[in-house]
Amino acid sequence: MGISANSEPKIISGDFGYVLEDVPHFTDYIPDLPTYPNPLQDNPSYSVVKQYFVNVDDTVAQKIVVQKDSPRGTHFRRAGPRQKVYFEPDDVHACIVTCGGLCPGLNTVIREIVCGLYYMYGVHRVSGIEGGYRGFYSKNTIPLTPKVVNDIHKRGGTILGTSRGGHDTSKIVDCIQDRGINQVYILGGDGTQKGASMIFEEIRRRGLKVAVAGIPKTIDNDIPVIDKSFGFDTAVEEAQRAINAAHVEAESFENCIGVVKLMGRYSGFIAMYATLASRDVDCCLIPESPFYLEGAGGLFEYIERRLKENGGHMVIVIAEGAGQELLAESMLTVNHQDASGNKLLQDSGLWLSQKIKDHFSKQNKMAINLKYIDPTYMIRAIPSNASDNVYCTLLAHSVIHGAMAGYTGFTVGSVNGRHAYIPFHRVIERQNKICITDRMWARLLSSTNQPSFLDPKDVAETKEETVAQLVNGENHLDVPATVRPKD
Ligand SMILES: Nc1ncnc2c1ncn2[C@@H]1O[C@H](COP(=O)(O)OP(=O)(O)OP(=O)(O)O)[C@@H](O)[C@H]1O
Ligand SMILES: O=P(O)(O)OC[C@H]1O[C@](O)(CO)[C@@H](O)[C@@H]1O
Ligand SMILES: [Mg+2]
Repeated sequence: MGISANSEPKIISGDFGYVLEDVPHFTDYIPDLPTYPNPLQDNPSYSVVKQYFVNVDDTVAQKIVVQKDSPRGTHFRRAGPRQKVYFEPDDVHACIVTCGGLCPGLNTVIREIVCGLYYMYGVHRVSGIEGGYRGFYSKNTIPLTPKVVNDIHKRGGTILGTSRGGHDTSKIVDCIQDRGINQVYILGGDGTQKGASMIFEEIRRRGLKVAVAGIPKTIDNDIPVIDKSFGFDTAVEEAQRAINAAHVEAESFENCIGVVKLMGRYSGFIAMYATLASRDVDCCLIPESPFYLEGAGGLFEYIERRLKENGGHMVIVIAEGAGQELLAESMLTVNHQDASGNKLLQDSGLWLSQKIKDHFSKQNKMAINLKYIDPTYMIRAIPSNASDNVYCTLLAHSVIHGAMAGYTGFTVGSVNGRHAYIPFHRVIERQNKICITDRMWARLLSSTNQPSFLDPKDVAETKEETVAQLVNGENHLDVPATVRPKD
């Protein structure tokens, strides 16, 4: 029997509207594979655990707010150790690669995959792929042992290096095959997970017993389905420092505006959470919420009022993707892309600062001071904080258990607090975005007192879209990739 070009989603239905969006398994395309007892059951550290292994039928619900008559809805396979594994420890040759931008916690995940494989499963061959996807075919691998990775979680960045672009599926799979690699752990954002999905499909097409597993990494928190991405909390915490500096500066000068630019290409999560956490922010601008500068209800009117009411100081947080349509109108924009094909955005923070200065200097309207802080790279180049470190450890353990159990073509993530295996297509088809008709954005508006910049008609339309999504069983407002701002 031939193997079809692309795997079909594995959807299993049960009673009362139960749906399992399952992940691929070796047994889907390789018959008669031997299994082995999980070595974890002989591990003294885990002997205290009451239930060693998760039940193979355990699944995690995507939607947990339900009513009496609601259908049971979408579920994902629960992560965790299985009684039977599909690899003998000595046969495993695992590799780890990091792709895309930096994110706090990358080194922790690398460390915990290496140590988890060593200490839980007795796997001693783990190779690091240097410099992202292109490292598969253009560089030598580095051997990773618990000794090599012992202290790396205390450092920011990734000891393996990373890159954008350079994804060549067949060259990558040739390299995996030539080196005898049979577990591939891929850390990266939406682009990386798309690349991982293509690697999985090619491996499956070639009929190889190679597990391909993704660990979602994105400082923008734009990967759907999962509760949040690792490093996000650390980034928000670090963003506080910049906001605090802007506040101190603004308070110390007359009519002073502190402007802080934070990351967030299409999703303003860092800006929103940093604003909510800080309480010193008077206005937060994100890509999901269009705004305007001039006229009644516009940003300039608000700034003027706020400076007058607030003792002559204010702080504005702007996400890098906010107001890009305004920038396009007022600047000559050239459609530049990075090596991965992501649109290179104009500097929204610099643009906004200049616009504010120009406005207030016009006809000597009001003398203002403006202090612009751009901490974008500082917040993602640091080591992860305590809670992210624990999260990274759990993600690393979950992904190892899945690969050892023969699952492949999946991304690991926490869904409503429980770790689950999510098929690649579910994390690459949409982007997670802030829903501006959601209670969280309303909380932000009420904490900053900024205008919503919204026409009541737009609010009604967005509400209708949100209701439609919630009826379809989505917890977050995930915006389909097809309606993203055009790349
Ligand atoms: N559609 C795609 N198909 C195959 N590979 C892709 C695709 N999009 C991106 N990649 C590859 O994935 C890697 C990372 O992609 P990208 O630079 O977009 O970062 P990312 O993973 O989205 O992370 P982040 O945006 O959080 O920094 C690159 O090597 C790129 O070539
Ligand atoms: O300058 P670089 O390394 O391409 O990264 C910038 C991009 O990376 C991200 O942080 C995503 O990782 C975006 O928010 C940002 O636009
Ligand atoms: Mg991306």
